This record gives sequence, C-alpha cells and structure tokens, in this order.
Amino acid sequence: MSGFDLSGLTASFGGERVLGPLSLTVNPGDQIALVGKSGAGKSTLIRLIHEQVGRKSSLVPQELGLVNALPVFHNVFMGQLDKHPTWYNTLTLVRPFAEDRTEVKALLKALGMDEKLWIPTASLSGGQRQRVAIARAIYRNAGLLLADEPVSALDGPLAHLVMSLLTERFDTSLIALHDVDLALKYSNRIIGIQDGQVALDESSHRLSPADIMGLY
Ligand SMILES: Nc1ncnc2c1ncn2[C@@H]1O[C@H](COP(=O)(O)OP(=O)(O)OP(=O)(O)O)[C@@H](O)[C@H]1O
Repeated sequence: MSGFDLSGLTASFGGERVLGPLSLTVNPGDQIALVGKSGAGKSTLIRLIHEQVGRKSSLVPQELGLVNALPVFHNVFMGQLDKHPTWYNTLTLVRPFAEDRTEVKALLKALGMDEKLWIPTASLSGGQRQRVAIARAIYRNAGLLLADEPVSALDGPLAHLVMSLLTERFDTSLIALHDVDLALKYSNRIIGIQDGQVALDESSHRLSPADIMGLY
C-alpha cells in the first residue's frame, strides 16, 4: 500500500473548526509537498492521515518523539519495533544483532552522522536529532512517507541531501515544507492549505514560486 483515499477529514479545537471537511486522494507515485502559512492546518492534516493509515506509513513528526536516554541506534531501530517478536526487541536493547547494526550504520552514513551511532540522542544537536527521526522513518521502510517539516533544523546542503534521500527512498510521500524552493524541487504535486481547506492542488511542474506565495 502506498496511496490512500480519505474523505470527511475534519479537526476542531475548543469547538472551533481548524481543518476540513476535506477529502484527499493520494496515488502511488505521488510525491507531495504540503505548503501553506503557519497555522493553516498542515500538521493537523498529517496527524489525521496518520491516524487513518497508521502502521502502513513511515512518519517524521514535528515533535520528533525520540527517546533521549537511548543511543541513536535504538532510536532508529524503533522504526521496525512492530516487525519483530518481543524477544528480538528485548535482546536488541542489550546487544543489537550485527545485521541490524550494519543496516542502521549505513543509513546514518548516508545522513552524514554514522559516528554518532552509540551516542544518546539527548546529547545531539537539533539538526542531528532531526536526522535520527528521518533515519527511523527510512528504516521503517513503509510504502508511504508522512513528514512534517523534516528538514526545518538542517542547513541548506544538508536539507538538499535529506530531501533527495527521502525522494529516492519513498515513491509516495506527503511532506509539509515551509521552504517553497525545496517544495518545488522535491515534489511532483503541490497541495496548498489555507484556513483548513485545500486551496491549491496542482502538478509541481505547472507551478512557480509566485503561485505558491499566493497562499501566504
Ligand atoms: N492542540 C491544539 N489545541 C488547540 N489548537 C490547536 C492545537 N493544534 C493545532 N491547533 C490549531 O489548529 C490550527 C492548525 O494548526 P497546525 O499545527 O495544523 O498548523 P500548521 O499549518 O501545521 O502550522 P505550522 O506551519 O506553524 O506548523 C492552528 O490555528 C492551531 O492554533
């Protein structure tokens, strides 16, 4: 599974509607950049979609959800926790299997931080922590990526490296991005959210930065 077809998506806080009702069809091969100004409803939409598709997706949430006391390895390994029996996960906590160590290390190398494999995530920088959450999502290897501002803490070259890695590893994705240039470069479809509704849904190659800036 990689696409989805959802309708009746709504969210309210304190009795006030902040999103929807809206419908969204994502086809296999759609690499979507979700854009819109702060507070438009992007995170809320990603959360609602994740609630529906759940385990079938790899998620990079804005609040990264790392376990600070555990090393980078174990935080990345968590991406596959539900794919192994309990005994395997318990043993991994004490002494990770060589095959998993090799796989996670290679992934971290691609993200430029394999030397941090055994460092507790508490002692990493914001950008390093963000890359751990990205590694966890890639390691999960689901057919659909849902990511909420996954490169917000990364500098320009690293942001490009991570975006191209995500594009390569996930055929189907929905990624909230506040950087319009990254959104255009690393997507084939742009969805713009304005006041909790879909205000733009278009192939990326038909859009210019100015078209997207109209949402802000
Ligand atoms: N837990 C919450 N309690 C109350 N209101 C909330 C809550 N979460 C989100 N909202 C409101 O819902 C609306 C949409 O928020 P959301 O976080 O989805 O926006 P966003 O487009 O992701 O913004 P940003 O780009 O700043 O992350 C905002 O008006 C926000 O204040």
